[in-house]
Amino acid sequence: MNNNKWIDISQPLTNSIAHWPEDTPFTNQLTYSKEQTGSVNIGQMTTSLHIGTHVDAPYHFDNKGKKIIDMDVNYYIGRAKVIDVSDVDVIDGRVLEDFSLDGVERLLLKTSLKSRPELFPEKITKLEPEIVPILVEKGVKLLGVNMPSVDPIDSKDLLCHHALHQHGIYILENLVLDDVPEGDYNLIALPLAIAEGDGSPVRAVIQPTD
Ligand SMILES: Nc1ccccc1C(=O)C[C@H](N)C(=O)O
Ligand SMILES: [Zn+2]
Ligand SMILES: [Zn+2]
Repeated sequence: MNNNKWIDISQPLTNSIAHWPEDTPFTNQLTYSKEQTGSVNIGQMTTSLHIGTHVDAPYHFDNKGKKIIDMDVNYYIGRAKVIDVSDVDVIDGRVLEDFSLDGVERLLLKTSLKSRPELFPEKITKLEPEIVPILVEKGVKLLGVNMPSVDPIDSKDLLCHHALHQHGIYILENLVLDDVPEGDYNLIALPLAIAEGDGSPVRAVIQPTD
């Protein structure tokens, strides 16, 4: 570790944060005020587990898949590389050729989507499932994106989710990378220990390494 400061790359969970169409919105409110309890304010929240910056458990798209509590926390902590792919609408094997990804364990893709946490995007950059075997070959074990999904918004077959899962690559979505330059970082993006969770919001932070 060095003296570089950690940077928050998470969407703030406000009552106006966007949620997946038809899914449960996020709300946080005070249930009991300090005046009522005589000692403390106590909040409550309701939310989809796929809110803001979050990780997917395989159970999200595979009935037999692991739930959040069974995910290996080591995947969510460690060296990560941010690459800028904001100049393309489709990320295929060709696009990845321009970057040196040897030995990259966690890859964070900075696509052209600007972070607007209160707006659910209509269209996002397409990831081609063909990139998954390339990531596997490089040694990637976590893929992070600054979009709500690693598949097209209207996708039902979720080809990238399934391909990543088949190869044991963990998924991190809705990162805020607008002000993050390409480069090498340490990453911490831990899910809550939600026993039966199919996903979990995370507080994602990175620290430049040099
Ligand atoms: N919450 C949803 C509601 C309806 C349909 C999809 C979703 C998703 O969460 C899919 C997305 N690929 C995700 O993993 O976050
Ligand atoms: Zn999700
Ligand atoms: Zn997902």
